[in-house]
Amino acid sequence: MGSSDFSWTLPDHPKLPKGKPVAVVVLDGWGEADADQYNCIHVAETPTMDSLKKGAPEKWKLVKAHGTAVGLPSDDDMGNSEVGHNALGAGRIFAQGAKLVDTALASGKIFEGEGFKYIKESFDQGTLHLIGLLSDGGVHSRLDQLQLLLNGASANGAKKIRVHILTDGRDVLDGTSVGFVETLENDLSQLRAKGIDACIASGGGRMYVTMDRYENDWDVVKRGWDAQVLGEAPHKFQNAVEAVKTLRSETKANDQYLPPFVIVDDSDKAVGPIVDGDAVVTFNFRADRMVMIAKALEYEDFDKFDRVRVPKIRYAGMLQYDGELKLPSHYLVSPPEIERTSGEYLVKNGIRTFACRQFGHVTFFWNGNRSGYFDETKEEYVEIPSDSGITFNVKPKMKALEIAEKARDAILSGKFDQVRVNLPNGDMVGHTGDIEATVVACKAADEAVKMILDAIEQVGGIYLVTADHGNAEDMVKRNKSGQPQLDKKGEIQILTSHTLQPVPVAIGGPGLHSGVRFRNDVQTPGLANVAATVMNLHGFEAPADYEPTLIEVVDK
Ligand SMILES: O=C(O)[C@@H](CO)OP(=O)(O)O
Ligand SMILES: [Mn+2]
Ligand SMILES: [Mn+2]
Repeated sequence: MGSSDFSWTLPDHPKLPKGKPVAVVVLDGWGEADADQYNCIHVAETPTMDSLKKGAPEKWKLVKAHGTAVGLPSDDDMGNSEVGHNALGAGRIFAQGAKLVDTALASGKIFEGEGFKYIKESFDQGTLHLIGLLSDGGVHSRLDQLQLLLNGASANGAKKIRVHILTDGRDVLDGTSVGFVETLENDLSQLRAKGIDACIASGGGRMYVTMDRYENDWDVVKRGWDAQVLGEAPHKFQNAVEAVKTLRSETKANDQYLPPFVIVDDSDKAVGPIVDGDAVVTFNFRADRMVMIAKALEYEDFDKFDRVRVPKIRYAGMLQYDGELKLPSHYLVSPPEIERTSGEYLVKNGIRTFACRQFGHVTFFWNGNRSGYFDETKEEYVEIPSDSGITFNVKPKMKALEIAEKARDAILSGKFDQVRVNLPNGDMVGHTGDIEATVVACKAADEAVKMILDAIEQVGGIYLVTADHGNAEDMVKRNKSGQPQLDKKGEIQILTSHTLQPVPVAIGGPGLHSGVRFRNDVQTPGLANVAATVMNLHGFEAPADYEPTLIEVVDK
């Protein structure tokens, strides 16, 4: 778009009025799937969401929330919070990190870029450390990308490589960590055969080591720092496959929560602490769970935990993880440039916005991976801290009620035009694989929606309820014909990950113009169509390059 024809001013919608408060509710991990015992949303009592569904097809419809509809490489890629909220907030489909990294690796351009040149300066004297999530989940990272990075780095002069693995079990089945470590070990032994000193140096489960987010629990990052940088951990092994197998059976931890370990040599010395002169790459492309480790690795002034020793390193992220903080300052692949998001437009057009978050999904992701406000005089972001130190199945209601109360109060205050929330229960509890707890979680989310819709009813407002991707609606791995797939022991395999299912969008409320209904002429509607829809509900037309609105106004 040329700068001359660009304007922040949104045209008035020809038919829809301004001034109605709009609640935008995003249910996390809430897809639509056939009803059976593994569909926790179906099993749970969810009268509010059930009643919205009765509004189909005019006020309730399904939209795509995975794959190419949200900028992922293929339609085999499940959706996730980052790409889902990016699309919801940006109103356009951007090629996402996963795809940008694929392209840069396929063309080899990644090895010619500034970020790689920067870390390459350490290859002569120092070790290259690669830290990230080891799986093929495709939400935060991908094994095949790590493999290409390993090969490319060694072809470009890296002589000593240490991989610090984080085991998954959240985007992939629990227990698959063993196989991924075996595959990586095999790759590394091939590098060793070529004379490159390459091995795994440390590890731990993603939810317990390193990959915390939104500054929820710095201890998680500290456990990673101790193992990766200092070479210290409560568990020591000479071999990573053995480490993962032993820790799984002896501590009963699953892949997500494996305790930290370091790999040691014959004299019990850690094989890969990070020291002065080394290079470090965090190879996850997804932002939220890399921001905290990036701060620890990059910031000179850092007071979140005692780093004990701060090595002078060259550090690059796979991507830049925070566009506002420009963090990290070096990166291998440029992130998608998600600009002119709906949040920024609406604020510039006078829409006073309240966002309540337990995680930064409806702020950071919504605004295109940008922390902070657009205009502090018109926006208020409230944070409800999450429970830390427990898995979410222990308290499946999480903070749904508190979030709903904050949203309700914001709606009733009359101070805001848009009140935006994310209700994480279906997703966060769904990831634990605990079916009973997930049913409780879905009920709690439904009750929270009711509280918000009741407030909208009171003030004569409008609501739009949707979700960012599926999870709780399907908790079992299925075969091609859709039946639960049994493992070798004849048992069902619990699905802890997101799904490929579509998600609902529902609109309503007393303030909704009586002629508004969902169009049926939008080709393959997806999450990116929601932003234009919300702009319409505020009485504006969306910018021309936004994905089309889902609604039309008929004369009644
Ligand atoms: O927890 C996370 O990091 C991902 C799964 O890897 O879930 P979501 O995309 O819902 O945040
Ligand atoms: Mn999510
Ligand atoms: Mn999730």
